[in-house]
Amino acid sequence: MPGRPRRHHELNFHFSTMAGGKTAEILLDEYRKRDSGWNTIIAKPEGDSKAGTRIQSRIAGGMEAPALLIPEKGDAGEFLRREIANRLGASAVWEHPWLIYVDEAQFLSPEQVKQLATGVVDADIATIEAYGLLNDFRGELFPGSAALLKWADRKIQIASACERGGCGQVAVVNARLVNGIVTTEGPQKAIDGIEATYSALCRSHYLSEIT
Ligand SMILES: Nc1ncnc2c1ncn2[C@@H]1O[C@H](COP(=O)(O)OP(=O)(O)O)[C@@H](O)[C@H]1O
Ligand SMILES: Cc1cn([C@H]2C[C@H](O)[C@@H](COP(=O)(O)O)O2)c(=O)[nH]c1=O
Repeated sequence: MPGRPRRHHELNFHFSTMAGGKTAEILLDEYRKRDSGWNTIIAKPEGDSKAGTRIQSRIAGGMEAPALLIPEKGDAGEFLRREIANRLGASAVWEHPWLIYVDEAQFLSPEQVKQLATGVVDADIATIEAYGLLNDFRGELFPGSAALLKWADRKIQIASACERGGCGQVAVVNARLVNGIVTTEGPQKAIDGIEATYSALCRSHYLSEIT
């Protein structure tokens, strides 16, 4: 894409347990950046079926915004480069920097994370702020999150409290509940509110509730 100024772009990974305020932060930050002249895109992996083609926070009864779906197959970097080229054809300008937010980034594959790092950030196209979970309901890293820990320029924790009443410890595991009981059985992916329910728990509560 000729004619654009060179910038120093970054890939940043913001992580928290569930309901840590990740989507809320994207919505607030994207509004501020767009308002001050940045070209912004909100995207998420198409594997996240919650809220369809939108991202949705629990805050304020479901604050939300439209999101571009990153296809499961194909080169994620090329997909976003093409999207920016299309938007440049319409109204956007290179003088204003590009910023891409990716929500639910734990559902990216490791290959997609690398494609975004090399094909978008290192290609001087845009900064990417990826938001997601570190670990699944068993406490294991999601493969996409492991790749983000490997490749991201900055790793930023959004700490949140254990959901058990009065606990106050930092939540470290997203426990999956079946009939209110913590389970360690099942597939890694199960969408909240559709296929499963979850509680963000501190280490002690998680370990004491595993059956
Ligand atoms: N600015 C805020 N005002 C009120 N609640 C907030 C704020 N930021 C985060 N929260 C908390 O975060 C939750 C929203 O989480 P959400 O954006 O859905 O998180 P995530 O995307 O990490 O799952 C709310 O339920 C609330 O407890
Ligand atoms: C722990 C865990 C979570 N998921 C799913 C459940 C939700 O749909 C998303 C996380 O959403 P949030 O915006 O961070 O609340 O991930 C999963 O599929 N598997 C898991 O182990």
